[in-house]
Amino acid sequence: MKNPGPPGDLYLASTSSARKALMDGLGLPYRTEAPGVDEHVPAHLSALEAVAMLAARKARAVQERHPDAWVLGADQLVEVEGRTLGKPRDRDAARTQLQGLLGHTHAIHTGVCLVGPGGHVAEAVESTRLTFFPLPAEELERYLDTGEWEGCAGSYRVEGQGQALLEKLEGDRTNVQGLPMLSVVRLLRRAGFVFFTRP
Ligand SMILES: Nc1nc2c(ncn2[C@H]2C[C@H](O)[C@@H](COP(=O)(O)OP(=O)(O)OP(=O)(O)O)O2)c(=O)[nH]1
Repeated sequence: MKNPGPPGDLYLASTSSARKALMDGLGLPYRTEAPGVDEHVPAHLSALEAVAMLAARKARAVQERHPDAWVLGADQLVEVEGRTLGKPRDRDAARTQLQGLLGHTHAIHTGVCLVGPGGHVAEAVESTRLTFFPLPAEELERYLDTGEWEGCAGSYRVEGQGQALLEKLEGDRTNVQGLPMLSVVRLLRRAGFVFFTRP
């Protein structure tokens, strides 16, 4: 039987275990490859523009190595009171990030870009708003002890113990984990991908 869906392999241009876990849930055959791009963007860009630019940069970098393939790239930033946060470099940076989030509402913006053969380009940026409880310092230290801050923009895992930080969440929960799956499915379906082909 002809392999359903558009010709060409599907790549996730990411080193993120969270993104891989989300893509695994879709059941589509795909490969992962590190994008290996410079993640600096012009300082005047908004968070929404920055994640859109970086998602496209990551997707195109992998597509250059595999011109006949489909490539999905993603990038995420946290925005709180006009400041943007990426992944903390260490525990102290994670503490500082979380101190700015506790008792406040912030937005997680994730850009996704699907590129394919013949110049196909489709993009989306999704935002999820989260409100955290105000917590005492010793509880923050206990959360830092979980180590969930490592590798996460904003220093928390919404699907882990970090859900106990959450007073309110508005929008796509998977968007917080690293991929807005409602948008990802929409981009893939519009590109002709076929689902449920592997029991
Ligand atoms: N498991 C989990 N991961 C999260 C959560 N919030 C953020 N993250 C992760 C997903 C991404 O790996 C990372 C966002 O940083 P980036 O967009 O720069 O991606 P990263 O450099 O990790 O991977 P990539 O550029 O795709 O190779 O934070 C969460 O609530 N749960």
